[in-house]
Amino acid sequence: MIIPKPLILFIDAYDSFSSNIISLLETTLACTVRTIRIDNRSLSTDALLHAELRHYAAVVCGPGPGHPTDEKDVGIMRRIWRLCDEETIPVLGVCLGFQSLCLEFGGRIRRLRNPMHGIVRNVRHIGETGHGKDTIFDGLAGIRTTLYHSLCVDIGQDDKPTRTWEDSRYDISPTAPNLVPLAWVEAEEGWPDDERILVAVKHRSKPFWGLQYHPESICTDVGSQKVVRNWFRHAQWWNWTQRGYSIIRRGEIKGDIATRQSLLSQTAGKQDDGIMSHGLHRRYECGTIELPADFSLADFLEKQTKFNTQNIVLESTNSHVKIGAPDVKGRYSIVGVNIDDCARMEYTVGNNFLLAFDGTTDVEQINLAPYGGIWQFLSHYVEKRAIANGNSEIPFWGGFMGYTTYELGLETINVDSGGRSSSRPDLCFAWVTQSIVVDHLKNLMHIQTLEDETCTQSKSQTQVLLQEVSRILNLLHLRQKSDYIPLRFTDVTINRPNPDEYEKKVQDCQAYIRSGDSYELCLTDQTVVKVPKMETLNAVGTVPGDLPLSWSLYRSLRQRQAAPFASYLRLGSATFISASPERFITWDDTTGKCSLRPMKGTVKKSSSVATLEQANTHLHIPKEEAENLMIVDLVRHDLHSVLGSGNVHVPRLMVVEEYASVFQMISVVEGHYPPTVPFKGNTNLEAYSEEARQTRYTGMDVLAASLPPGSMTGAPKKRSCEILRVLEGGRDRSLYSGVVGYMDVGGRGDFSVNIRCMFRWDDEDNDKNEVWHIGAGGAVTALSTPVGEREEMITKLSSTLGVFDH
Ligand SMILES: C=C(O[C@@H]1C=C(C(=O)O)C=C[C@H]1O)C(=O)O
Ligand SMILES: NC(=O)CC[C@H](N)C(=O)O
Repeated sequence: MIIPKPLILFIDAYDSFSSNIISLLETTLACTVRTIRIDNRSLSTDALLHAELRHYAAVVCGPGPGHPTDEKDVGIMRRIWRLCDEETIPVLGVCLGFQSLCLEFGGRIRRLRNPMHGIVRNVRHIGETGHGKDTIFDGLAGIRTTLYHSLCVDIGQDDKPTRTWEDSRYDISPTAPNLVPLAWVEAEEGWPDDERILVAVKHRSKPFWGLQYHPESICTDVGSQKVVRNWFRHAQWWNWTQRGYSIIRRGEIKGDIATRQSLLSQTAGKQDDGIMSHGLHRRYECGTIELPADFSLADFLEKQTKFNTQNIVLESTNSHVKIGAPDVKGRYSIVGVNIDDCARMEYTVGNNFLLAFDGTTDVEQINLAPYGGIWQFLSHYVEKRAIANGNSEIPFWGGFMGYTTYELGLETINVDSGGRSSSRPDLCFAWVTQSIVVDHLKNLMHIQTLEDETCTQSKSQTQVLLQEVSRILNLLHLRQKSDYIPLRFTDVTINRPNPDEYEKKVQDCQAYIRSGDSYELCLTDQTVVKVPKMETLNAVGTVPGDLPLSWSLYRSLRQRQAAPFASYLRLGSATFISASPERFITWDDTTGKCSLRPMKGTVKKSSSVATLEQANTHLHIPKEEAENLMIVDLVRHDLHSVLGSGNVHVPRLMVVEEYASVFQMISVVEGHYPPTVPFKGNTNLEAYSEEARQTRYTGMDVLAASLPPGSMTGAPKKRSCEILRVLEGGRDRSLYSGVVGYMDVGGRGDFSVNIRCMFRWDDEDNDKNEVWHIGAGGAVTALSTPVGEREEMITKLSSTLGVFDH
């Protein structure tokens, strides 16, 4: 007989670390976790709550934004502490959950003198004394733990004089007679204030425990897992000896499975008609040409590409520069060819339909309801066109290329970006069937096409394209080389953020952080540049002939800022130019691996910070490390919520890298999922049974669950985005803070975070001007200074704005 694992109910207060705690529980304990949100209505009466809890061995009340005295922030948690004796169940409160427990039993909640977010500190606990036996700290040496809190529990610790503190710290306080203090954090050298922070308690008689620190953080000692194991042992012991009833092992429960349902499982059995069934391009062809040593992709594109139409260029402009990390030292550039003829999908937040342009003049409006949403539709579309027999040397064989905006991400986390006046697309992907991929390492150009299997034309598209490319390469070879001189403008209008107002907003962010509503906020602002249209342009530099102004701007930007994720996009009504150093996500379904690369911690190159060593000294300080750590933990959560417990790792933590004008600190977070296996003797990947599709995750699931990029939001993501929307005046960030990249027919994807970039919309031009937007910002924490943040924003802005403003 298989004995089912005990169930733990996790009460989720909309935090960005919840899934990390669930992973910690499921990997250290033999248990299964179900979750419920603090405001879940299905447990609205006591009878419903009791009936639900009867299935569980224990409850974990999680962390979250806000204040434990606020009903909205803790919801169901409070009802758990108040259960009558017969219904009582063992509980572990973490952070907000801990504060809620202490508040219920006599602790007072006050603000910390210095909020502690992403700060790693030593914990002194009762296990180190002779009284630790039979507590959750039994058998533990000192531990280092991560703190994420602005509020703390006051049980009168500050009233104790220093001379008695050492001996009395674990005594029960008369103000909270039911709480047994188990652990404390004290100030470390270098910290401004010596504060006694209570970080663990147990209820004197009820089976309730709490931890103020975050046992699941990547920077908390693994040794602290023992605390969780001890807790569950105590909890189970209590269940066996004191629980008023036997735990029910069968029947329906309201708690949700801790991972999201896969996108593909939701499209099972869908009728495929219209654009979904058109153009099943599956015949793959590839031709390769050796490139001359002095090959310039930009020069080539000026001859090869029809501009002023749709274009997609994802370029690695740092492949020949000495600096840059090997894993993003862009080896490949990818160009979509004849985008005008491609199918294109556009979706705007709030709509329940998608517009599909089929490459002619026809537009199909697709109802998304039967699919369940935009991402379900897109993953189904790719699945139907998946192939397994492309050239294995090439990362992209054909497929979707395009962008999503920041607001698309907001929609996925239920943050309202209401009150928008335009219906510009928030997601736009072209289905690219002809592509050029340049391998900068081997100096090769691959020409690829995906054609209809039914196509009978004698000369393949690949051959046509190969001939054209060879002709242009010859032409370029014969041509006299001349250096590209970036345009210098004489009459642009630049509307920059007001630095004083920006500083004020940094202070506002810090007020939200002090009140416990956020741990970190990535504040940004926008600069608007009006540039005369090409016809009236007054500029000096290489006159770009009949090429659009946007292309000249791109050339100028790429020359100034070598970057692994440069891009030039003209897609629908948007134009986008970027020199992004930040990869968001890359994945490969055939190996079942995805990797995210959050960047946090920025220092401008200067005479005092000129080398990597100096940058390391500058960035490895608590403020910068805390910023980075918080986003690493947030990204781990995003991944765990799709890929499940134990499937997320951090192979690189806080490594400083050099870029054109700044040094950046990055971390790498990896996720693992079952690889997609091609069927034997079949070049297609799609022949999965319906049953297998239920549990088939792809990189697109991870992408959809991780937007907007955590490095652009702060933590916890939802509350922080709500706050930022207000502080940023309800203005759309649009393409800035969104992502650009591809998802291909071979099951691979690669997206960069849209920073160090600029964009414009066709409908914003007037007769004379083009209107360009440039976003810039940085993460604000309790340790930030308003003037420091202002300088950081200006540094980042200038790296892009320099294109107009030499
Ligand atoms: C917000 C920007 O950058 C983000 C913020 C960073 C930081 O706070 O250090 C670093 C890289 C980006 O994730 C920007 O470039 O505008
Ligand atoms: N991480 C948390 O749960 C934080 C709890 C609370 N909002 C605080 O800031 O103290």
